[in-house]
Amino acid sequence: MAARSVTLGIDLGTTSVKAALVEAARGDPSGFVVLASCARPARAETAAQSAAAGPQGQEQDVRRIIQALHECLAALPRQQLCKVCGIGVSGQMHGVMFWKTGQGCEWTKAGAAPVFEPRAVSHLVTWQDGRCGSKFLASLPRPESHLSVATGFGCATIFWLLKNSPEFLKSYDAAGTIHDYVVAMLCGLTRPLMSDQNAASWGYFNTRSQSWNLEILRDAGFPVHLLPDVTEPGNVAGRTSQAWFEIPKGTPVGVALGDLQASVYSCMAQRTDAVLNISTSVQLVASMPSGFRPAQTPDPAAPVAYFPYFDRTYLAVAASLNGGNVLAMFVHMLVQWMADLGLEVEESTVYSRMIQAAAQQRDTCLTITPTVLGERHLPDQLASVTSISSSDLSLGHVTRALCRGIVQNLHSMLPFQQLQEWGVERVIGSGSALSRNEVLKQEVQRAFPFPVSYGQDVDAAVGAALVMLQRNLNQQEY
Ligand SMILES: Nc1ncnc2c1ncn2[C@@H]1O[C@H](COP(=O)(O)OP(=O)(O)O)[C@@H](O)[C@H]1O
Ligand SMILES: O=C(CO)[C@@H](O)[C@H](O)[C@H](O)[C@H](O)COP(=O)(O)O
Repeated sequence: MAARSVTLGIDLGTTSVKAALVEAARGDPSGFVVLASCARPARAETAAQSAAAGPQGQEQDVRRIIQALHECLAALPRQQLCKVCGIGVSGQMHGVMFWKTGQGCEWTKAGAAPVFEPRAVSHLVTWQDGRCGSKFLASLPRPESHLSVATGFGCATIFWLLKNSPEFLKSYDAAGTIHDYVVAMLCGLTRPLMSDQNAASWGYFNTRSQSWNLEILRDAGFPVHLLPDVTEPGNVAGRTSQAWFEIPKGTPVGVALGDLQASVYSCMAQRTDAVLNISTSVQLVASMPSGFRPAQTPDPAAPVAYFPYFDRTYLAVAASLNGGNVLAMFVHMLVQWMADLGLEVEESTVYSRMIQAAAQQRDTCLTITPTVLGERHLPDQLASVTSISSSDLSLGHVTRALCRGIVQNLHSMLPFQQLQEWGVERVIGSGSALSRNEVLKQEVQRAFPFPVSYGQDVDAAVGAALVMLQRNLNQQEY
């Protein structure tokens, strides 16, 4: 019986793909153990397919994401993979990709392992995409939803493609997030299925009625046939149509979750916990009481949004677009400057040296507002550096100021005292940009009026596995 209690969780993040094998453990206080986990960089950034997207376009090559996924699976212990009895998938929300029904992938072999390879697919247009400017967004119909629509949201991107690249859209008849695509390919679904968590992240979805704003969208000429069917998170989307690595054919696969909700699921033990996730982006999250319903009018100026969680409950979320990606940009800039100066240095070396330097530099007067990508509620506010004095120019000063700026920016979106008013007593830190950065941890601890503890390194993958373990297989005897 114990042989059937392992679930696989996958998280398709913006920077890396993670996978975790989780087993029920009645003896453990958490009720589960992580048997093995793995993360691989996706390195999937690529030029936009439509030239009209300009430099604001942010796209990823789906083939590289799937390659990283397969590298993760290949690194997991085979004797555990063959025990997997459920697969949970989560990933970067808001983004959209397209494929041709029946031609989205081809099953083949990588060595001895059965794998699927993307075929008739588009790039993934990610949540970081900035092609929908304020003027374009203002031209879109008003959604009948409590969530407003921002650039990088699936429906906004589809509207943009409809206007700027209608021929491109005609080449495909199915769409979803990258994680919806993976679920559809694993199960051989003819129509993609989406959880309300991801549907809400596309815009034009009403979480109360659990339906797309079909009338509004149709009236605006939107290709509504591209909208996936929607089901509750925690439901099974289908079963694997082929053996995948050592995972048997016929294994249940859950409908894909948002990485935000999957991270929270992995570590929020009590309603009085808040979760601070720092990966490519940053989210500060608190759970709302079970009867809570958000106001039905979208407010584009609000820095806190209410995202659907499980069982019709909501999470209050301050989702900043500027997190680990800002540190990554800084590292990339330094590496590029060094190259321009004729010196070669590895990015990983720069990360460890700058974190070390900032750890020695306990304080700084240098102030960095790190909003390089703007924020959804303030799209035109870019980054700035102030209080520059000649004594604060070292790598340590700049790195500390960057880390502090990321945390302060979040505080400006959701003042930490507000969390106290909601009854929060503890903050759980998650995400690898946080777990790998001692200085960011120090700045978090310094800014929050609560104790901060830390979850797993591959949180969303563990959360996705746990949802399958606890919500789907809980009827089973282990
Ligand atoms: N060697 C490193 N040391 C510390 N932080 C790193 C290192 N490499 C990457 N990072 C940080 O991790 C972030 C990506 O985290 P990750 O969890 O992989 O993101 P995602 O879940 O969005 O794919 C980067 O944006 C960067 O800030
Ligand atoms: O933007 C929001 C919510 O609005 C984020 O919470 C959401 O999780 C998105 O998926 C992220 O922006 C991408 O996640 P990650 O790759 O940074 O982990």
